[in-house]
Amino acid sequence: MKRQHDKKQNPWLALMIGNSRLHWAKFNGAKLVEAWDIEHFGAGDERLASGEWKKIPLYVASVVPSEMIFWQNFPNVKIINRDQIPLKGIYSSLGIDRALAVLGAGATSGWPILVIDGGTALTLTGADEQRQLIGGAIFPGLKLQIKSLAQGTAALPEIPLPSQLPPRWALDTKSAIQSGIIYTVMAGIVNYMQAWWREFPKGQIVLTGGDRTLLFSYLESLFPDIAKKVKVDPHLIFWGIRDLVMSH
Ligand SMILES: Nc1ncnc2c1ncn2[C@@H]1O[C@H](COP(=O)(O)OP(=O)(O)OP(=O)(O)O)[C@@H](O)[C@H]1O
Ligand SMILES: CC(C)(CO)[C@@H](O)C(=O)NCCC(=O)O
Ligand SMILES: [K+]
Repeated sequence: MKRQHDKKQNPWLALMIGNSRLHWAKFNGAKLVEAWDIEHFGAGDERLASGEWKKIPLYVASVVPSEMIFWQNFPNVKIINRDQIPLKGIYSSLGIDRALAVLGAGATSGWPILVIDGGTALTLTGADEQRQLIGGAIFPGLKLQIKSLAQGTAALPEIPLPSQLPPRWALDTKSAIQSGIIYTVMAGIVNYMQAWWREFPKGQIVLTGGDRTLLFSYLESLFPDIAKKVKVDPHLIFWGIRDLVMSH
């Protein structure tokens, strides 16, 4: 990527196309001035229609290949792909969101780093001090688990996620679904965290993604000592994009 802005304060935009939403950020140089999410649909953000925004460099990364086709033809767009990410051992189908989040987390919290991204899919992605990808895991996110139960059964409704940890032993359907999903997800995540710290005792762990706040509040209720050692940062992917943009 060629450096487009010699002046440190020049504005630029970042767009991460996720499976549920578009995640936008506006930067002035290294400073993030605004971040927002919008629902998916072709053209994206009406603000881009304004002449001023069309002149600003826009860095786009996507985990939805079909969405990329639209943005490729946009003026001033630079597509971010895997070969630009300075991590070792990346496999050819690794999600660009996972690679960027690990890069951004390492750049802001240090290495080794484990990112837990509570998005449409819940992913864990680790990298060591040499910025070598250790690997990770993918499973359905909280919302997707709820939806799949509702879609695959006759009697189960699509229920909301509680903001606080629900009781474990449920006596109604809604609470039973909440309990089942939340306690198994938290047990699974904590199991990965402990395995991570066994291998990397000084390794950092950062939570991100649309469900980060919920996941963190469940973690605080269930495992307060673990929660103290875990950070929450909504902008890891943007820090990863910033790392690429500013270092070129
Ligand atoms: N306003 C919202 N709209 C949609 N999902 C939301 C919203 N607020 C929180 N969420 C939660 O965010 C999760 C989706 O996360 P996110 O928006 O990071 O997904 P995404 O766009 O697919 O990104 P990623 O590709 O990182 O998974 C869902 O499980 C949902 O519970
Ligand atoms: C797992 C998701 C969907 C998470 O957004 C994305 O990172 C992706 O499409 N990844 C490709 C598969 C992989 O990372 O191994
Ligand atoms: K798919």
